[in-house]
Amino acid sequence: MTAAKISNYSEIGKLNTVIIHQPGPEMENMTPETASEVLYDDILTLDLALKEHAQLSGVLNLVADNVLEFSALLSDILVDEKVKLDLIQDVCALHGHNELVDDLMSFDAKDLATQLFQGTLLKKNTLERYISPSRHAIPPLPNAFFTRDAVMCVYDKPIIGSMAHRVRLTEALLLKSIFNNHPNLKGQGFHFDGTQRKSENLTIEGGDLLVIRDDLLVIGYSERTSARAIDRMAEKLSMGHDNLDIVVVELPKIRATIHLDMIFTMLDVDTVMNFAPLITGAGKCKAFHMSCTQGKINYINEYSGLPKALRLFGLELNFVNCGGDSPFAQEREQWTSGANFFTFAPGQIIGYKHNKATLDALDVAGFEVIDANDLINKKRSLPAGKAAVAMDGSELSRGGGGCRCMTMPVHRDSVKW
Ligand SMILES: NC(=O)NCCC[C@H](N)C(=O)O
Repeated sequence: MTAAKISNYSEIGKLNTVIIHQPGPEMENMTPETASEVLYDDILTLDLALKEHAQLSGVLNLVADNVLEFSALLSDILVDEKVKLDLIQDVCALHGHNELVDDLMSFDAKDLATQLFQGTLLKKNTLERYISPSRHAIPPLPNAFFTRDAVMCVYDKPIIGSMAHRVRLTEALLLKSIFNNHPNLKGQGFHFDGTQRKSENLTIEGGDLLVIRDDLLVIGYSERTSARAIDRMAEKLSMGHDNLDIVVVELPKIRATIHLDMIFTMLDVDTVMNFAPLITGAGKCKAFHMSCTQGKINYINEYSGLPKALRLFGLELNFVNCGGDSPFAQEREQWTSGANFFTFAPGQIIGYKHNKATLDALDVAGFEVIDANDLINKKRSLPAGKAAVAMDGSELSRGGGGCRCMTMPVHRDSVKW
């Protein structure tokens, strides 16, 4: 572990520490009818998803020192009886099932971690429970492999997510306890703890928050992240800073664009991936610039789009188009998480192989496209320059996200701009 446990000042600095989660039985704990309740568009096959996810962890293990697994972090902290009791009480209270505290306390740390991911069935021992349509008292967490969303490491501290949908609230509680108690992560405090929110109108998820530089954030105002939450972040994150600029992108509140990182990710100091219709095209999303100082918003200006707003801060960007130049391919590949790249060093990225037109566009932009398996099997090595690692992900993407969504960077090197 490096000295500061949490240090994340960009989207692109060389990755040192990252949190991921290998999906478990929770991924199949749904029927076609209940899939939408847990924010899935369809049911997925765990075996296929696991093979794909192994490529993500294989590549990350080659490029980062510490690839931390969410469930392992959880079982580490659950060894402490007080931490275990507090967390079980919080989870049971959240779901209104305090009667399960003793049952859950009887699990050992590792089994309890598994249980918390896969959900706890409702005991059908009263008429009310017997006739209840729910199968679970504590719902499963099929979205937990999208580790990006329920915690955000911003600069030197995490923000604990204030999740827009009830089915993701448990993830935030688990991650809060990890960041409070795990020896490799604890001690730097929180900017904000979304599990303590006072209003349901204050929601923020990590897919909407991009840390561009130490003085600049880009945040999606979306189905998942509210204007009130962005105001709160402006106050909290600018405390102790003479200048923090926040550019807000107003996203359409539709399934294809739940988070900003589904249409915009940063690939290098001067290059971004984007879904052109909403970022550079005629129907581009409106952007707002919030200038902040020491916990106060100085002023807010409106811009016709994100590129124009970012130019204010000296960012003259090259825009690589998700789906290339064809509007048809752009729409298809954005839906299958084609814009959602994870950058593990400046100009070195990982994304899904099935988005062929996007990979072609990256090739044209100077990225060497490398198959994840070739890298893992040592048939190829990473070039020193720009590289796009392509992994299988057609099953994972049906869960609604891509490589940025599946990674929570905790520590990166600083960037030479
Ligand atoms: N950052 C992201 O875009 N994460 C993907 C989340 C997908 C998940 N099924 C959800 O709807 O929350």
